[in-house]
Amino acid sequence: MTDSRNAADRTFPNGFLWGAATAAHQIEGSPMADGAGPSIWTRFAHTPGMTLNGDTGDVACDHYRRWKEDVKLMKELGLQAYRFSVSWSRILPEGTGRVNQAGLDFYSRLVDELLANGIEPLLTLYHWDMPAALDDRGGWLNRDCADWFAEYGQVMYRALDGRVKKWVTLNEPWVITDGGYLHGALAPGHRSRFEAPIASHNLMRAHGAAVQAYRAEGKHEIGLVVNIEPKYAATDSAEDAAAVKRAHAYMNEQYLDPALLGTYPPELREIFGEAWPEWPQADFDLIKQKLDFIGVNYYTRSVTKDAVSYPLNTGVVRQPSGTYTETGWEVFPQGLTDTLTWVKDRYGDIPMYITENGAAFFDPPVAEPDSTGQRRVRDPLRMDYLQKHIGAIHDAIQAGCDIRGYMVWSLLDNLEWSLGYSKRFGVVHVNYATQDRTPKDSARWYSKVIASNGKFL
Ligand SMILES: OC[C@@H]1[C@@H](O)[C@H](O)[C@@H](O)c2[nH]c(CCc3ccccc3)c[n+]21
Repeated sequence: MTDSRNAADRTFPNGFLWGAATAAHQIEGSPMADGAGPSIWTRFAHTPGMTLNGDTGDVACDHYRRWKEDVKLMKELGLQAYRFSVSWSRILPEGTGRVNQAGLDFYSRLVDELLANGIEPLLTLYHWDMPAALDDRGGWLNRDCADWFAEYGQVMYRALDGRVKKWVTLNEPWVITDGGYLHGALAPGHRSRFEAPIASHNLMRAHGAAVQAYRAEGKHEIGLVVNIEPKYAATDSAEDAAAVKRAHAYMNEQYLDPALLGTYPPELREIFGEAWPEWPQADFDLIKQKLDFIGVNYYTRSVTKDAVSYPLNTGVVRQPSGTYTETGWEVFPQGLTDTLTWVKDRYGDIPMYITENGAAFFDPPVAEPDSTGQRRVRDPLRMDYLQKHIGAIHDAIQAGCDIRGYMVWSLLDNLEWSLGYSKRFGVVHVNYATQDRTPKDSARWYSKVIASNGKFL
């Protein structure tokens, strides 16, 4: 575990924010409690064949009921911050109009408990669980979604701004679009190269509208969270270089360019052809709003080659000497340093948080007691992954990137969307049969990293 570099060099800037991240549908359970309306994930997971083993978010980690115990656990681990998402359909069961006060009260209580325990909340407005009632009206394909989302944001800003000082509009518009509208692996499960660009563009319009609404109400910070996966050419051929440009434009530039530059990369028209609409300048004016930070979710890289594939005509080359996680992602910490310096070089010196980073490795379904009688989960591969990636962030800071914090994905083992409960990303183990929580070795190690502001690395 020791790193070749001097441990003293690994101290992070004063005030660096160490935390953990989750998302509503993945941990809360009780999706319809206290007047909540169904979301597209309630609907999708209950559609036969859509998730592994038919797993749903009906119980998940039962966080909706165990939230106080979970905040106590965060405190014991020494977390300074906690990134979570709000389930839109708890707040507005029909998506717009009537507010469900009981839903708002749940998040208000959670925020107060976090603050009482010295933990800063980072609130994500949208982490994939659109109210089903809005999907029935076209969802992200309906241009009215910008107004719907701004209305929801305004309800939350008025209720929580001041107690919540770091807001996120969307979590990963790329995944929402690629998974939900192009390949269909995620809710709402559409498969259309014509719908994907429309959903993607409307998501960014909604982001812009929600930021505009925040500027009218809010007094603190708001940003956008994107997943960035750096692309490396498999060979030095011109074909692979072109494939890298397509893949990079599609996954990485497609969201930060409109948000920060007010334009789309030209490769998107090449990729989507007739399916790529012409957008009015007014849309770009709405999308491009001043942001206080960018959240970067980083997990892996992809070594990319020219190939026949839909719609990118690219392929990913597995690395024979690589280490891979349970989700088939190569462990490549250098890719995080490269990602952070790329953001700085392309978009300027915008503050960044690593809003997600972590790995699924096999953990047993039950945490067994060790010789001391305490339940224990040994997860050396996850510890190694985290240590190397936190080190990679330090390298980016040394290279001049303004990185403000790190949220490990995830606090708890949880519902990995279509993969159900088969992948465990938590630094805290969840026994789904008993709902017992057991900090894994990685959590104990992370606590020391936080207490030493990185020096323990
Ligand atoms: O897959 C682990 C986590 C999810 O549990 C989070 O909800 C989501 O924000 C998130 N994003 C990514 C990286 C982007 C990605 C997601 C799904 C599939 C492939 C890539 C990994 N994760």
